[in-house]
Amino acid sequence: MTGSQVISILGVMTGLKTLLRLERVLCCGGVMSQLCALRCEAVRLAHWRAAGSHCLNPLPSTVWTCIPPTTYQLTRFMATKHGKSSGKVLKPKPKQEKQEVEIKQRMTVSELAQAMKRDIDHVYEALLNTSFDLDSLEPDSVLEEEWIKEIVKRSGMKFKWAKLTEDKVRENKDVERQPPPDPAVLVPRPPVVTIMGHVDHGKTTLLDSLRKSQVAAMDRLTFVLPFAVQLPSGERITFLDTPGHAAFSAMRARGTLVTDIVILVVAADDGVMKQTIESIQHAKKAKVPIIVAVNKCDKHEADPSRVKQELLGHDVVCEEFGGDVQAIHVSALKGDNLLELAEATVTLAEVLELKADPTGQVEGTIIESRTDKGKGPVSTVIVKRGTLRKGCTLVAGKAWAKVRFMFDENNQAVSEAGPSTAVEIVGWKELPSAGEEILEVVSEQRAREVVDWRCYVEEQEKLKEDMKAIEAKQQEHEESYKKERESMAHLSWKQRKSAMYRANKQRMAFRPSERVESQDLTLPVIVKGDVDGSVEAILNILDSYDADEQCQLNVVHFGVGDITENDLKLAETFSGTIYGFNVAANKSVQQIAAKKGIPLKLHRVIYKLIDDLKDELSSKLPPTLEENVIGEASVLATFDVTVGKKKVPVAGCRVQKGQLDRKMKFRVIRGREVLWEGRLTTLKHHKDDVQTVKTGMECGLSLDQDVDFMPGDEIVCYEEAEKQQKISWDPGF
Ligand SMILES: Nc1nc2c(ncn2[C@@H]2O[C@H](COP(=O)(O)OP(=O)(O)OP(=O)(O)O)[C@@H](O)[C@H]2O)c(=O)[nH]1
Repeated sequence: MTGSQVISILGVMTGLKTLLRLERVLCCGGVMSQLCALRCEAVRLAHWRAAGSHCLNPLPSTVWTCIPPTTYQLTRFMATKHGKSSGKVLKPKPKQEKQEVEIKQRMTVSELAQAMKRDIDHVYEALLNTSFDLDSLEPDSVLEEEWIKEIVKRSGMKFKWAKLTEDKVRENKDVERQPPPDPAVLVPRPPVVTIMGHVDHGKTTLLDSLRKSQVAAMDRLTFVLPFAVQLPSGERITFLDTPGHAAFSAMRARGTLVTDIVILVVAADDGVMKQTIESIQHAKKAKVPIIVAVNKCDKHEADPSRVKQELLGHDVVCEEFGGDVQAIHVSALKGDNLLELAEATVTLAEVLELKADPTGQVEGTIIESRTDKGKGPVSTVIVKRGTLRKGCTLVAGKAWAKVRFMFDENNQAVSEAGPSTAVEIVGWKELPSAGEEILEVVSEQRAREVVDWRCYVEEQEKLKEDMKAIEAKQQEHEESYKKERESMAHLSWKQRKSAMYRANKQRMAFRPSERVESQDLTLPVIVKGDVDGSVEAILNILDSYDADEQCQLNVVHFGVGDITENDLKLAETFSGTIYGFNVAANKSVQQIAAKKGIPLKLHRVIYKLIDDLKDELSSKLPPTLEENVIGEASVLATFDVTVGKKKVPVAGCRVQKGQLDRKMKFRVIRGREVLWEGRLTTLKHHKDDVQTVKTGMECGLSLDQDVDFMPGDEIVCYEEAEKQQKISWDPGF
């Protein structure tokens, strides 16, 4: 048997890809020409198959089980070549419904073959005569959507998308809020009050005076810590402390969700400001009534009437203007009138008839959560319904807890917390997010079930979003692919392939340089904060970043807790910087960071962290060239001097301003046109070569390029200095 016979039989038996491989191995002389013939044959065969045959399984002896008349000639050609004939009468096959193939994203070659009920070679063959690089194709290679569709089409089949079957199968295991309680079981509950207002209007001082503690002196931007105040009459008020900084507006918005009453602090010496208005809007949106605390009334320049007048413009109508908003004049600093403020709050609470059911399953809200070194994940919660006790099983978002300990605002362990009470809970398996709703469940197993379900739902949502994004991307891709193919329609497949190769090569060559450039102008950052709220606040600020055209800011990771080695790994991978707010980095982390040169920046004040980030962004920018004019001269006369055989034009000038310095750069200007820029070759005063010529002096100069000077031309001498650019991003503080 000759080599070509062996190959031809193998080619038909083992499939085209094997043939292509053999072809490479036996790529010599006579065998090659026979191989070419055989390849043509296989290609024609593949063409025929692609044209719509439904019986693609050749028998080893090249006898075909059923052959449509359109391929009759081909069959004859093959039969003659191998000296055999099937001897069967060929009948036209009735037209059949196209076979349907269920496809999905990212199918592999063997998966597609299986879905088509064909062997793998069929996929290879269908890709013949396309721009697809067959050499790199393996059975487990993932095919792009466009190719999956092309293969199905070329096989004379039609596709339909496979469904995500899991959707219907899983049963909803979520936990629901209980129905509204029976009014008969309701008992009065203390009001939950949020203090809001513009920066520096005295919120913290007011809270501290109410709490009679001295925490005001500390930077308390970190987390919301509710506390209860008891009036001499016995009534209680739960206060939520929400920092007034703009960065915390999201947290404030959340604060209003659990709030019954907002105390709006307005400094009597400053009046209604931006965040006063924002606070009013939050309260109105949440339909929470307001009490105005006109603060700093002890100050000379205090003008409480002006404050109330200004509030009118924002639909806050105080009682003296006929409205129902109580305004109490206080001095948070001196503690004046605070009892009146508390009493006004209790009065309003009575009007609101605040009641809750202290029995039944617990419902509440996470106000803040953080990781405590000793206690692990800890959250501050406000109970809205039921009575929280040690041992309760709670679910909040995708986190669950078996309550191990509870602490009040003085860090004292408590055993139960009823409606409107704020407590710190220890016992979470994961850190819940601030703002999440807490619901009690009957058992740990039920909690796990709920969390599992919620994770599943989130995954599904994400999957849907991903699919949408993938589809959009694919459509875009398909369109450009179509265009590419249209522009190559007149070319042979070889020409087409080499054109595509050239295009790819160009693209590949372009990428590294692009990458280098974008690497320089991207700042990857990792943000860590002590609590959920501070990380959110920082991310909210970063959301306002709008200087991408100067340098891209890329948050590669964020989270709650101290800096870990994992953060370092991420920073190292992305060449990024770690920013920590109110978190620590232990010695080993610091040492690794220092050793690997990973920037690790820890701050305790948010605006300082942002300033630091701005500086780092600015440092990434290339310096700009700034021009300083050193002197100006005007051309009075022109003449040529002979240097060797060459005539060199010379300008006779007078220095009008500053001085001309030979070392510096020069420019010749005529009218508004710049004729030349460059260096001088000579600068002479009378007959002497000089370095500088000062104002009022005359000189002769020639340039490094011939310019036809004219009297009246201006000569400008300047120096270029590099100037560090500043990032244009302004986060507003
Ligand atoms: N004279 C006077 N000063 C006050 C009064 N209340 C607060 N201050 C001062 O105003 C400044 C700001 O007070 P804070 O309580 O920190 O104001 P804040 O609204 O909590 O500020 P942020 O937390 O930054 O939003 C401090 O210097 C206080 O001492 C007051 O009733 N009278």
